[in-house]
Amino acid sequence: MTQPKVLISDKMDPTAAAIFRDRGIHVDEITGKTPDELKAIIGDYDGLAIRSSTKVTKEILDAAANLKVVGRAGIGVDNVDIPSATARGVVVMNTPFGNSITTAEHAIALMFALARQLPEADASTQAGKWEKNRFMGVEVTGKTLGLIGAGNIGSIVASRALGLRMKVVAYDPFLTPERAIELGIEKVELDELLRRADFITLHTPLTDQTRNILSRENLAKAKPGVRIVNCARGGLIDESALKDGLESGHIGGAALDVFETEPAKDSPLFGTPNFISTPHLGASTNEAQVNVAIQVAEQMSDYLLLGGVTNAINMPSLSAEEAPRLKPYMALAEKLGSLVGQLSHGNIAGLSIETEGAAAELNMKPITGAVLAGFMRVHSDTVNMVNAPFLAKERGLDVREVRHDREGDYHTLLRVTAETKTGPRTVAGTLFGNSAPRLVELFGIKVEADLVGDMLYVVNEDAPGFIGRLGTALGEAGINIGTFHLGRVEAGGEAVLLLSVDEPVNSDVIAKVEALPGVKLVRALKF
Ligand SMILES: NC(=O)c1ccc[n+]([C@@H]2O[C@H](COP(=O)([O-])OP(=O)(O)OC[C@H]3O[C@@H](n4cnc5c(N)ncnc54)[C@H](O)[C@@H]3O)[C@@H](O)[C@H]2O)c1
Ligand SMILES: O=C(O)[C@H](O)COP(=O)(O)O
Repeated sequence: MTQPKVLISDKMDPTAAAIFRDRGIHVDEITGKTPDELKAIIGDYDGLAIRSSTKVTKEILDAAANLKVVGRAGIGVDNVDIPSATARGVVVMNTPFGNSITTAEHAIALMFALARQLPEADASTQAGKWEKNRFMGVEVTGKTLGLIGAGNIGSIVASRALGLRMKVVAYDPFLTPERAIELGIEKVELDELLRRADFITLHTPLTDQTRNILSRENLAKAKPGVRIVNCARGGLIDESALKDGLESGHIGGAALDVFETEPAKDSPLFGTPNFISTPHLGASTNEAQVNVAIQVAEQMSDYLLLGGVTNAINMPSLSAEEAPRLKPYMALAEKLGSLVGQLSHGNIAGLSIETEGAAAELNMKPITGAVLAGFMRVHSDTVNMVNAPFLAKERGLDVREVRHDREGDYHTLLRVTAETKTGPRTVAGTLFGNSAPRLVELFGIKVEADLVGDMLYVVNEDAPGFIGRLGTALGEAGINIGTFHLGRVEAGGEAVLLLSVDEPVNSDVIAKVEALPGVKLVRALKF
């Protein structure tokens, strides 16, 4: 295996680079590049480690010929074009918990800053004004905090706010009543939250549903004097309506850590009364940065070196411990998927993937991903385990997974059945010595073959002399046979031959074999 290369393109705690080096990965730290500069160098790298500054656009991904993984040292992945990454087979992972406490603490800090006008009081005092009567604050004790979004960060904010003796109400369509009880908060609809909350804090991702959630209309519904904190994402609040609300006094204060356009260097909000801002500092503590740096470097190294997948946005998880055990199964799965794909002429409406014996105890998602990758790679070189399930869905392929507790003839078995217009067609394989993939069933006929390199698949009428004629035809074409596998249902019936050959079989040779008496079908295969 060649040494993988990772680029760290945003400012990151040095622990990340140290971990990559310790694990034998070459790492370059090149920050502050323009998109064109990044495009020019990204082709060299297998991994890209980022925070929120680097924009991983389709253009960058298109230039990233070797890229296998993008690791976000943080939570939000809105700076990564996930559909394009998935289409290119690039895993995108984040570190969903490493900076949550720190960000929740920043939200609480901003809430207090608003309640006591700390930035203005500080500026005035340091200007020698001593304006004791100007800065009249509010207590937070007994006030109602409205959380929009009660996920990881929202629930930490809730626990801190409850500790401050606030009442917490939350609007989050995915918050279950049980979880709300567990958190000690009240689940409400957005209108009720707006009506009741003295402070509002936002903790949702930016999606089509959350964009502009605090719109002009919703801000108008808020309780007069409400104070608003946003440490989640710019775009959740209508910034121009917020400015109008602050100027009219309907909104008592607003603290933004995040802006619609970042870096926000000339926001119209600057200078508005009771407005406080920080430059996207939510995750900026030593503790959080060390946490996310360690997590992202370990996760990316696990993927590049062992195939382990943790916290991926576009792929199911596969622990670094499971990965070595699953590796031979994934090789078998890919070969079976490829065999079905090469022999199916694209007429397949669905695939059923079954595991039996030891295989039935394994995490099936990566096995399914590998079957689909093998199946679809026949039509596209860029398919891999990451994008295969998405492409299968896009093509309307019906994929079923079945686990059988029973053990059959083999201690472990993987079976792939293609639903074709003429009925189901099944191939099955096992692992010899728990590591070597072997085909053991081909469309109802028992065979035993290693699917490797160039192969020739022949269906013929079982009759004396056929094998000799086939050998002669291949010999005359200068094709050496490596291995020879034969199977049949009954003597004199239909037989299949699977040959490994030392060089690819071209269409002229295929035509010659097709012309041999008793031959029904010939296909050149490649594994
Ligand atoms: N300022 C910073 O530096 C900083 C740091 C860390 C995270 N963040 C951002 O904070 C946000 C929240 O992070 P998290 O870790 O809590 O995420 P999370 O996924 O754990 O929680 C998000 C919550 O939002 C809820 N939600 C989704 N759609 C909603 C909708 N339409 N209305 C109401 N609620 C909805 C979800 O159900 C979920 O509970 C993310 O956008 C993240 O990028 C910012
Ligand atoms: O989503 C996140 O994790 C935060 O926005 C932090 O972003 P940062 O890593 O650029 O500070």
